[in-house]
Amino acid sequence: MSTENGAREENSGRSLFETKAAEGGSVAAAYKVFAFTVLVSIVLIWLYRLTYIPGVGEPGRWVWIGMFVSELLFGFYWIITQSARWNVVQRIPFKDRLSLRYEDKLPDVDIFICTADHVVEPPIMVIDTVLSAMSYNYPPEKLSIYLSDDGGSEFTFYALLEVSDFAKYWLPFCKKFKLEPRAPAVYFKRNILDSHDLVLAQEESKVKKLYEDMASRIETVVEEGGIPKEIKEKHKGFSEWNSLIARNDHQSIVQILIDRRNPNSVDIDGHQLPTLVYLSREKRPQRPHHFKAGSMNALIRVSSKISNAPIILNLDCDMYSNDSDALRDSLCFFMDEKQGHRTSYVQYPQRYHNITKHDIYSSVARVVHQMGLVYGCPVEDIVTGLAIQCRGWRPIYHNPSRYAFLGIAATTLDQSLVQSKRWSEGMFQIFLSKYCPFIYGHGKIKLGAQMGYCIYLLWAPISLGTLCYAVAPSLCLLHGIRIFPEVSSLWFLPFAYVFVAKYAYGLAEALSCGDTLKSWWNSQRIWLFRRTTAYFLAFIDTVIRQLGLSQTTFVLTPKVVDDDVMKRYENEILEFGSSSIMFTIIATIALLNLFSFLLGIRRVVLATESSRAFQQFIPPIILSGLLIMINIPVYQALFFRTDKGRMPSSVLWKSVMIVSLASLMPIY
Ligand SMILES: O=c1ccn([C@@H]2O[C@H](COP(=O)(O)OP(=O)(O)O[C@H]3O[C@H](CO)[C@@H](O)[C@H](O)[C@H]3O)[C@@H](O)[C@H]2O)c(=O)[nH]1
Ligand SMILES: [Mn+2]
Repeated sequence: MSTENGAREENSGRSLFETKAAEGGSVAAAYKVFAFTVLVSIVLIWLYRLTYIPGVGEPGRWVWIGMFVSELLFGFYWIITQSARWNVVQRIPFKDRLSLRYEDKLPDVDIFICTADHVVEPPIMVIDTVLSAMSYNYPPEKLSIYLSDDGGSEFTFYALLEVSDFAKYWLPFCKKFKLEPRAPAVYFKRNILDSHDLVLAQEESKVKKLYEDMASRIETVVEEGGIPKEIKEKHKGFSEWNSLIARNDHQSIVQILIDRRNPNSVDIDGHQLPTLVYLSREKRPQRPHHFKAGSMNALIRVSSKISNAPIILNLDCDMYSNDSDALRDSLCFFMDEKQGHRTSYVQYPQRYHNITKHDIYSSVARVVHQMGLVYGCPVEDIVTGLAIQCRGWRPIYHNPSRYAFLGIAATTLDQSLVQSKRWSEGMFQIFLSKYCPFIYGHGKIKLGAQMGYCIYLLWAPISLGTLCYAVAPSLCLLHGIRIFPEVSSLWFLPFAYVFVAKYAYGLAEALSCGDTLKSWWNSQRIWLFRRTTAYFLAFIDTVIRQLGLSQTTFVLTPKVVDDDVMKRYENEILEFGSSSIMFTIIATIALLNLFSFLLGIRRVVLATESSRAFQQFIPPIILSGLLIMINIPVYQALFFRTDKGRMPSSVLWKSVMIVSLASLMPIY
């Protein structure tokens, strides 16, 4: 007793978390010098464009202006991105200090999990997340888990009912052996029985059997497309699903499956279980439901009547907890005596568990995951985060080395691009709305933070520059129009320097974060694809919406694909397979560059003029050459592959047509 008190005393003066600079002073200073040299080169490029602009009536004047605008966009965007590199800090929570000081005063925590469709988000995956949340290393009597089902599916409800039973075995098992991760499907897939520990092995095979039985019951029910009568009789909740219920038209359904106030809510060891609630908010066809943000707000209203915890954790249904101490880590940021009262939310980077070795769709790129509730935008999380921060509360970005949550990344190119489109569209909407960080945040948050938000919000418009760079130089090469300085000219230097510096730095940064060379290369390809398709179309759609011609939608990211597709994903083969406008754009750019590269080489080989004249073709040839290298998988998909994931021939014909038309058109 006295030693414990002593420890508490000694401990109480120390902070629950520490903030420190991510890199040493000299590294940071060296970066600033480097950034300055890049900035100077960018300005020189602008100067070149202004000095040598072709006169009125001269060929290529408009393309020149297009290139200039692109370089202005890139340049300003680069300046904005510096905000994320200037003062990088790292935060370290001390959960042992938290336990020492506050173990008996830990706050209640409500965990919100969102799901929206039992086909795209199968119940068996959803309950994995639910179980991982229920088994946090946290006093169960202080924990409530709410599942919001926007699909209003009785299958999801049934799966949750099964969870309320299985949890009685799963929770004590996890806690007894301190297992990680506590999502059963993931755990059983990963861990081969450990023969050293006989007790564990024995219990594991028992629990595993229970899990498999439950999983097969759920799968059977889903496959058969209906809940059998004898199951329906087990719980009064099923009576909510009468024949009149439709996905978009039903009353609100709230079912408390485990109630911590009930003394019988215990696991097989007699320990309390956390509260478990199913919610499907009311929906009516004529009323907008605001997607996930609407669902989160319904969760707040319902939970306030049941557990009303001061702390809320939000998870997507595919985002299981990978660290049972993550709640405690987060609490350090809220409960610290000096700074905790200013903390509004803690956000974790979005991580995925199904990433292939070289991350072919470059999924690891999205930065933050947080909770959010501002309506009218498919990226409710970002806009709400901004709104909270502008009210003076501080968000904490926490990126622990053991990932706190793992979700499912897109496994086909189409999925990945559709998701990118939703994000970039939503984010550009924010930029154009009253929430534009430069206006809304003006005087409320630091300029660096305003710029930091804009790194994401400007993805859509920046795509115009990339599209111009991927198309214009190759068209000019075809027509023999000069668009870059000759390689022997001094003006060529800033172009070369910015290009090399940017990519060398990007590569070094990727490698230092533990990426492979190949995953960096893959990410360059995906960035090209995203910018020329998803972000570009997002830009167009946002403009159309701004004119009042269409409405916001939310296309769910599918979490299941068939085995054939999965195999290609695991082998890191790009999945095309369907014809979509995005693939046509990708194929067109790839073919255009191939075509102009070959003609460009011919121009150089046949050059009889003075050496200076052909020099002007070298930069666009290099550019096309790089684009060809990055597009190698596209040519394979167009011409050589025979599997179902190849480019459909309709895409090939469409892009050949567009390339021919484009190369015949005069250049202004
Ligand atoms: O009408 C809806 C639509 C979606 N969701 C849920 O929202 C989550 C995210 O949807 P998903 O299709 O998985 O999109 P992602 O792009 O993977 O999600 C990221 O991007 C979203 C914003 O676009 C954020 O809301 C998410 O937290 C973030 O993980 C899922 O749990 C869905 O069930 C709903 O509850 N209701
Ligand atoms: Mn998701």
